[in-house]
This record gives sequence, C-alpha cells and structure tokens, in this order.
Amino acid sequence: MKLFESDIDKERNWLPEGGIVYYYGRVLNQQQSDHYLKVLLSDIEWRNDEAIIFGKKLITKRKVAWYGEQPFEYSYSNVTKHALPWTDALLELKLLIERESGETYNSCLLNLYHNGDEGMAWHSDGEKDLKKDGAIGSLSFGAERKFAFRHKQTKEKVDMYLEHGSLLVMKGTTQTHWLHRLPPAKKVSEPRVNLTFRTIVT
Ligand SMILES: O=C(O)CCC(=O)C(=O)O
Ligand SMILES: [Fe+2]
Repeated sequence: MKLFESDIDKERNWLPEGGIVYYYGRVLNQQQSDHYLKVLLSDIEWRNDEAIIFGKKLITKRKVAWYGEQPFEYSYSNVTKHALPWTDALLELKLLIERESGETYNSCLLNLYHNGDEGMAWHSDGEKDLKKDGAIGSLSFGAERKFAFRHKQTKEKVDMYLEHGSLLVMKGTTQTHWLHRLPPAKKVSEPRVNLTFRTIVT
C-alpha cells in the first residue's frame, strides 16, 4: 500500500534496458489536480484528430490539441498542425515539470480521452521534428489509466498506472527501442486528459 508520496522512487528506471522511464507520481495535490483538469477541459481548443490511414480519412473519438512557444508545424499521423500559443495553465504546468524533471520543453501535445473506450494504439514518439532522444514529460489528469510499454525486439512488456496529477518522463533511447500505448479500459467512465511536453527542433 502506498501511504506517502515519498514511497515513490523517482530515480527508478521502469525499463529494464534500452531507454529511461521515470515515474514521479503525483506532482500536484488533489485540489490543484482537480483545478487543472477543469481548466484544461474548458480552455483548451480540443479537436477531433484526423488521420489518413491507408488512404482513408479517419476521425478519432479522442480529442487532441497542440500548443507551443512558437507556431511550430507539427506532423502527426499524416496531419500537419500549427501550435497555438501557451495558455496560462499550460505555461504553469510546463514550468512545474521542468523543475521536477530537470529538463526543458517548448511544445505540448494534449489528448482528451472521454472515457475508457478511448485509448491510443502502440506507437513511439520518434517524429523527425522532435529532438533526438529528448525528454518527453507526460502529465495526466482525471481517470487513472494503465500505460504500457513493449520492447520492439524482445516484446518484453512493462505496465504502469498513471494517477491524477502525476508526471511520467520518457527519455534517452526509449522511443528507439520501445513502443507505448494507452489500452482501452472497459470500467472507466470518467475522462482523462494527458499532456505530453516535448522539444521541437527547427
Ligand atoms: O495518453 C497518454 O498517456 C499517452 C499519449 C501519447 O503517447 C502521445 O500523445 O504520444
Ligand atoms: Fe506517445
């Protein structure tokens, strides 16, 4: 049983090889986490994601948004987007996780999963505009969901649970050697918002 935040070992690498994943647990208290969930749900310009897959235009149920310190062009599943300017909440959260993780970030991809029917399939975040081996800082709000890694060669799996107000950091060669996904979760009826802070190189 986890009694105190200090029970979380922030220096533990959750991957056995080929990358680095740190889980910082809840970096915001209940009240702050509830506040940011509400603000993000109402203030972010959420859009259904469009992807061209095998020549077919698909609209995802999940909603997405893309913010940054410059109007970066960002390609993602064959769609090109421009980053919107930071909101106050996103800038506060960016500074918080920069302090926690000792890394810097210049952009953020946001995902809104309305309930447990929505998830994200196996992928790695290795787009060419992303800083090579740069850290990705992932903040989660709302429903606690399982997050899974799978090694591209050995198929080894690592599962973890991302709590309300928690921070996960993926860095080093994680995207080269591992896939990750957010599996659907039948019993979950509450929304989850995830923010992945990244570094774009121009
Ligand atoms: O929702 C999550 O926790 C993960 C999102 C993700 O992997 C991504 O946006 O690339
Ligand atoms: Fe990802």
